[in-house]
Amino acid sequence: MTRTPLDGTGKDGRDLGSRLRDAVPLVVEPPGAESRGQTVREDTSGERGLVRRLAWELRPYWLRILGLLLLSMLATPLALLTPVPLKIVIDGVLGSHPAPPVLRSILPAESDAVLLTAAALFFVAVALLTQLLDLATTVLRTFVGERLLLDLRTRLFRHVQRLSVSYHDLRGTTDSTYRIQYDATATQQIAVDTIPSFVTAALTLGAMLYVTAKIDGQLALVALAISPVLLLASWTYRRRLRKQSRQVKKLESGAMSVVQEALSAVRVVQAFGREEHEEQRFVRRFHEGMWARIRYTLASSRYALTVGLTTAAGTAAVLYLGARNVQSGSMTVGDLVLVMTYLSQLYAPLKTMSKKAGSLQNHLASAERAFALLDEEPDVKEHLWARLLPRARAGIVFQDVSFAYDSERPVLQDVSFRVKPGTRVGVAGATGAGKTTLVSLLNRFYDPTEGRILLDGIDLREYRLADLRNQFAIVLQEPLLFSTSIAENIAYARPDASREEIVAAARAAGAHDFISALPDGYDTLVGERGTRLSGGERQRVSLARAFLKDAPVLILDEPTSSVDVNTEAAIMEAMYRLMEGRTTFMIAHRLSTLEACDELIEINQGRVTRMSEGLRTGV
Ligand SMILES: Nc1ncnc2c1ncn2[C@@H]1O[C@H](COP(=O)(O)OP(=O)(O)OP(=O)(O)O)[C@@H](O)[C@H]1O
Repeated sequence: MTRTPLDGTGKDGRDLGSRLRDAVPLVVEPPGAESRGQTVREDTSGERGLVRRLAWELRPYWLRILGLLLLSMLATPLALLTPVPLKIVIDGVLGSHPAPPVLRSILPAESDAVLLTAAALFFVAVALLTQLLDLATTVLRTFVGERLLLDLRTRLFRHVQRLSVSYHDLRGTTDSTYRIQYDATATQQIAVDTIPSFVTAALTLGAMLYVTAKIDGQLALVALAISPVLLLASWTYRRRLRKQSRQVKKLESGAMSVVQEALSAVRVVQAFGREEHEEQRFVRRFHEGMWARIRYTLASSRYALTVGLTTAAGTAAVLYLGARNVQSGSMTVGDLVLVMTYLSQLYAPLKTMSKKAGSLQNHLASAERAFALLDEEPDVKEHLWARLLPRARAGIVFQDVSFAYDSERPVLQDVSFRVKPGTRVGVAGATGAGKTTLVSLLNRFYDPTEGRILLDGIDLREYRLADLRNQFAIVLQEPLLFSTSIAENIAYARPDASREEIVAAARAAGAHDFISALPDGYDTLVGERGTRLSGGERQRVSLARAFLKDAPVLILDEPTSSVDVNTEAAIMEAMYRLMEGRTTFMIAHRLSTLEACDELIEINQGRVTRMSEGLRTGV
């Protein structure tokens, strides 16, 4: 029987459909389009844009970051004081120069022994303060950093959970996992490590330069002469390091997906004896990642070498000139030691800044990836003015619905039918005909590319997404359970359900007997994805879940295809009970499985090829 267009799906219906499509932009991208979009977004965000975004993201924590900065800044005066005892000893005790006036004013006497003791105590005091400051900074940094990381990870996880199914179809789960687990840490690093280190280093640098210039202006100038070289080096390496680090992350997340895929399908791998093959795939992917990491490390080592050699040249020049000055009597040996110590402390912040500039590129590449995930928009959107839907009567109309996962190959074409509330509809058709796709449009896992679907006379896209999805209970071919107890799995749809309600649902699904026979009963842990239960047991638990949800629309996607005949009979019996009073879509390959249904629809290659009369007239 070929399909005839239904009443009300003519020109007007299509126009309305087009208008709606204009109002709600549908994003059904070709394969790879999203990843292309992703790459474009990551590439074109630009450094300034990225830094602005970072500042925006760090806004809520500014007070805590400021506290951290202030604490870190205290390191500067302490660093300045560190070499002073050395100068006192060399010039005042070993040499014959007088002690600094400040010291003289507070010391009881000016003997060598008193001066030496004062210098030693001074040294211990500075060291103690430095250690205490270190401790306080570490504690605050850890608290701020961990808080920030948890918040960002939570936002990423919340967002990724709400992204459309098509996003996950296309990118797989590992890439998102990598971004949440690893890339998110970059923002923490930048906020609590890079920024405070930069600011403290810059301040220390300024102070050291000032003090060195006070002792000998010429030496300060010589010391500073190397900064343009350092700036040039960090500018040159900046782009290269970010590009390479971006590539490392991409390859690493790709390699991780091999591990995840192989381990989640470990039964298949072992059954087919393909461990060797999977290992080779793993080695190949990680090999690429290894070379990318080596290239990145070599580039950052070359950069570190440039920084190291430049500062060494600066130190040598100052040492040479300083020694000449001591020989000519224009400065003391103590001053030279002080200048050389300051110089190493002056170059330390310069080195820190250069090193941080390198690792900043790595962090920025990660932050870029984390933000790109946050910016990803769900294909299936919800209107701001979306309607509430407490409980649907569950009359469903498909109006000229077409759908394609990618623009090249339509999966559903011009599907139109009407279902009265409470009707049991059997959906039949060969493998790959588009049956699962058809029901996936009902709870908006995807939106139609053309046409529209009405629930109680209103387009699905007008309802609040959560309300809409609340109207459906789904029992899949492969029941998916979580690694928790049976009771929690049944209560997944209604976490507030009482134990009595859970047991009642299990009884209705014919699951109570086998659950009670288990040593821990309803508290039995089912293992990852429910692997510790048999296929039939898992299916009954998922049926119990559907009973408990008590939704007005029921979707049964070949729920008995992987169980034996006896189990099938028992499950079917429970299923008939579940169908009572609900609009039901039951998918099966064979029409005979669908005998209990009121209406039948057959799909072939995405088109309706047979349909019972009731679906033409419908609601
Ligand atoms: N996520 C997806 N991305 C791209 N194409 C898909 C996706 N899911 C299904 N398809 C394609 O859409 C077509 C219809 O698939 P669908 O799962 O709806 O068929 P089905 O009738 O339910 O098949 P079966 O009876 O084997 O479960 C198939 O050709 C399939 O390759």
